[in-house]
Amino acid sequence: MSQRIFVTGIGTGVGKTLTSACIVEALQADYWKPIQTGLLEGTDTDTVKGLISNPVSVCHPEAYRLEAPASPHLAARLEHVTIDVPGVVAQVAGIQPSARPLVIEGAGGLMVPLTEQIFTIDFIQQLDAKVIIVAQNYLGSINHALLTAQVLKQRDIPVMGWIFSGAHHTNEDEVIGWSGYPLLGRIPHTALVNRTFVKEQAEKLSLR
Ligand SMILES: Nc1ncnc2c1ncn2[C@@H]1O[C@H](COP(=O)(O)OP(=O)(O)OP(=O)(O)O)[C@@H](O)[C@H]1O
Ligand SMILES: C[C@H](N)[C@H](N)CCCCCC(=O)O
Ligand SMILES: [Mg+2]
Repeated sequence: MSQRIFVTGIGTGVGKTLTSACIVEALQADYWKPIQTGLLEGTDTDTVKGLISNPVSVCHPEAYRLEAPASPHLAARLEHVTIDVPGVVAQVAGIQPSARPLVIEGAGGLMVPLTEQIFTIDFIQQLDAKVIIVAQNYLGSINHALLTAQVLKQRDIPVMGWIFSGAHHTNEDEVIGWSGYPLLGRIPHTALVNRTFVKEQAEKLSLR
């Protein structure tokens, strides 16, 4: 089985999609956002497609596309849909026949429910994926980052490390120190999110 990397965040809107594009570019990986909510905001898959330059990466279609800009279980409930998590897990084998790694992006953070019973963290375990955590610095982010790390440790889920998104801040050293997970890189704030930026940032990540 080629490598599966699940990109989670300490919350929503912390830069997982831009970071995923940089990881995809760095590893010449494929990309999959299995459950997309908030379709009117545009999809993460289209964003990643527009940001990568290498010709080999494949962005796979979502398993669920839900309109409400909400947690997947709530968006699904509004559309009278039940997300079939074992079905989504089974799909991954079908979409990963290549030798390229697969970067899988979640919606929001680890404790986001996918159904009334299943959280994102349960899904990660079923996928047998390694995790990269995207963090951003804001007042309260140490707590969100260390809660994220704690839950991953309790479940014994392999974690590759942290990628920090936005301007550098001393909070990062606290998060790295307390969690014990390594720093894989930083994606600085930019006025222009484009292919050139993603290519430049991809070269600076330490993912191997
Ligand atoms: N380094 C950056 N510089 C400038 N803008 C950024 C940067 N990182 C993220 N953004 C912007 O911040 C917003 C939120 O980021 P993003 O969509 O990557 O969050 P996310 O963690 O993927 O959220 P979701 O849980 O919805 O998937 C986007 O408009 C994105 O373009
Ligand atoms: C629509 C939005 N952009 C995200 N895709 C969904 C994030 C769900 C977060 C749920 C929560 O933690 O309250
Ligand atoms: Mg995203």
